[in-house]
Order: sequence, then structure tokens, then C-alpha cells
Amino acid sequence: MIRVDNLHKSFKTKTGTVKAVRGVSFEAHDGEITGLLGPNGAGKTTSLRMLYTLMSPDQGRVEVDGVDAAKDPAAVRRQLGVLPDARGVYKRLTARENIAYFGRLHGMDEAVIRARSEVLEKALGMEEIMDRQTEGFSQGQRTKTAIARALVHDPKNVILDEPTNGLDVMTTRAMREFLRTLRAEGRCVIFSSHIMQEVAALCDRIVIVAKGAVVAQGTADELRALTGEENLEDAFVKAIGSEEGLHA
Ligand SMILES: Nc1ncnc2c1ncn2[C@@H]1O[C@H](COP(=O)(O)OP(=O)(O)OP(=O)(O)O)[C@@H](O)[C@H]1O
Repeated sequence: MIRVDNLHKSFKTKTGTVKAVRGVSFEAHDGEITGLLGPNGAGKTTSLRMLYTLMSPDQGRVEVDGVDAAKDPAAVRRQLGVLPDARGVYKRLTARENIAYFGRLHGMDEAVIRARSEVLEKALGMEEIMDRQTEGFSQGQRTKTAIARALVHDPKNVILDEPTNGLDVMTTRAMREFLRTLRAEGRCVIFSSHIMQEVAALCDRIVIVAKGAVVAQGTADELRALTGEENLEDAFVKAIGSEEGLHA
């Protein structure tokens, strides 16, 4: 379970201060998929970065399974599997070696790493690529490797920044199925997207972010009721106030 309370983050740039996140609060529950939906530049990545302790908030609080991220970031990180926006994998290593390396960083036993890698290989359909050096991997293959690596330590909470970005239709479908599996296993899954259909197809709860703030949140039914729109797509557009930056 992840609780985010009133997060704020600004960046100082040469041309002035950018208020990237200005008061984001939401809860993501175990056994549910929570989607952060918003147009480009809405503040999704920045919110997630604070959530997975890469960045500290100017104000506000993140709690993962009851642990305050500011007080014990290491404990929070152990409970999280993260697919960050940059999917850098070690090019000289095979997919399997990339995954095992992360397992070792987590202090896992070699036998446990092997067993866990097998589970992830099957779940993500990586049979063909496990023992290939990752240099030259396609975007989808890199994403799969990065997800497997992020989940090697069997984390209870999973955070994915735009997991289907750049994936083809079949890989996107497989990714959706994989996220549903994580939900069925009782994990708390949060992912960000600017694609309405993606969020509508997968999420139990939807948090709509625009201009650094949460403009609406709830189940699809709650969002329809809140905005008075029958169609979820119209509800999103109404909540955000414009179609700009949202891909159908
Ligand atoms: N390190 C940084 N320095 C300056 N500005 C930043 C920095 N990181 C993010 N921003 C700005 O903060 C705002 C929110 O960016 P963020 O990446 O969180 O949006 P996003 O919702 O993830 O967008 P996208 O869908 O395009 O990835 C943007 O205006 C962005 O330019």
C-alpha cells in the first residue's frame, strides 16, 4: 500500500522556477492497479521519482507499507520494484546477467535469483532473449529486461513509468496481462500513462494529474459520476480541461 500526501516539487532553471508538482495526494491499494493519467509535462514522472525516493519532495510525505520514505528510504526501496523512465540496461551483459546483477545487489542467494529469473522469463515471454547480450535490444526487449530486473527481489509494490511506451500492439497486450498477474498476486501496482485507453483498460483506480496537481481521482464509475460524462474518454477530457497532450 502506498500513500502519497501533498507532494510538492519545484526546479530552478536558468529561465526561472518550474513548479512541476504542486500538491499531489493519492492512495494505491494492494491487489489493485492504480493509474496516474495526465498529459505530457503534467508531473507524473516527477511524482513517481519522489515516490521511489530518487528525489526528495520540497514538501509532503510518501508512505510505503506504513514506512515513511523520508525516515527510512532504504526500507522503502526494498519494498519497491521500479521501472524508471530511463530503461538503461548494461549493454555488455545478457538479459539474464542484468537481472542476476540486480538480485546480487539486493543480497539475494544465487539459487533464489535463478528461480526468480525463471518465473519472470516466463511471465514476460523472454525465452528468446534471456541469454542474448542486450546491446542492440529493441525498445520492448529493453523494457522487459528492465521490468524483470526491477522485480527480481519479489517486491510487494511495483511502480512503472509509462511501461507500454514505444511497445507494439502484441507486446502491449502481453504487458497488460503481466500487470494483471501482478495485481492477482496481491501486489500494489502503480503506473503512469498519457494514454486514456491504457488506463481505462487496466486500472482499478485512476488518478488524473494536470499541471502538477490531481484534478480528479476514483474508479472509472466514480470519474464518470464526478464529471457527469457517460464516456470515460469525455470524463478524462473534462477533468483535465483540454485534450492537449493526451493520446487517444
Ligand atoms: N530536472 C528538471 N529540471 C527542470 N524542470 C523539470 C525537471 N524535471 C521535470 N521538469 C519539468 O517539470 C514538469 C513536469 O515534468 P514530468 O516529467 O514530471 O511530467 P510527466 O507528466 O511525466 O510528462 P511526460 O508524459 O511528458 O513524461 C515539466 O514542465 C518538466 O519540464
